[in-house]
Amino acid sequence: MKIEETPLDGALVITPDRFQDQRGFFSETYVKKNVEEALGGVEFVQDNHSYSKSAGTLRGLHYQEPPFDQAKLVRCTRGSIFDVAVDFRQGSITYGEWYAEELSAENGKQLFVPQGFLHGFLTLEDDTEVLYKCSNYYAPSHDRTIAWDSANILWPIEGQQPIISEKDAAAPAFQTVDCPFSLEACA
Ligand SMILES: Cc1cn([C@H]2C[C@H](O)[C@@H](COP(=O)(O)OP(=O)(O)O[C@H]3O[C@@H](C)C(=O)[C@@H](O)[C@H]3O)O2)c(=O)[nH]c1=O
Repeated sequence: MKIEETPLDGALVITPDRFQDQRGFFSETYVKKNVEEALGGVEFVQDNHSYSKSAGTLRGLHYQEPPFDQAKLVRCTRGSIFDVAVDFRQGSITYGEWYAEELSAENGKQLFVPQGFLHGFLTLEDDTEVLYKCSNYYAPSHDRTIAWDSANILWPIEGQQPIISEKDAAAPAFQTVDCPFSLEACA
């Protein structure tokens, strides 16, 4: 397993080993004792699975307000995505900056999105499935979205409009939202 830092403090790219043989491969996708130190002792309580029919589907940018804020460990098991984390921790030197990693069924990479970050992804292929672990339960009353095109992210969509949900289409711009996270509270 490889654990790599990103320019955003706490956000990590994890690449589990794959054991290939004539049948295919075997991979341990999450082993708590191997990653818990790197992930700051986070405890996951919910696993999510989403399927997107079409390439060019964009989900995000999402977060839950405290006390239901979530860290996420994201991977793609079919197709591929451009997966994005945005630092939304007031007081962080990388506040407002984003990092993207291509996650695919083929590369098996995972992106760890810490508490205090926004998360979103764009599907790069039809029939894409994404699985992710969350460190807090879904709390609809605290679920928030920020406009995908308001955080200077260079989405690889070449001027096309992505397919998004009604909720995401009505999202406020990054600059207009009061940040509920502080660096200290997320440490
Ligand atoms: C996120 C979530 C949604 N739902 C329901 C609410 C709604 O009826 C339906 C679809 O929800 P959404 O439109 O919010 O799904 P989606 O746009 O896929 O939301 C997800 O996007 C990615 C980027 C994330 O980071 C996730 O945390 C989550 O916010 O599923 C749950 O029951 N539990 C959950 O944990």
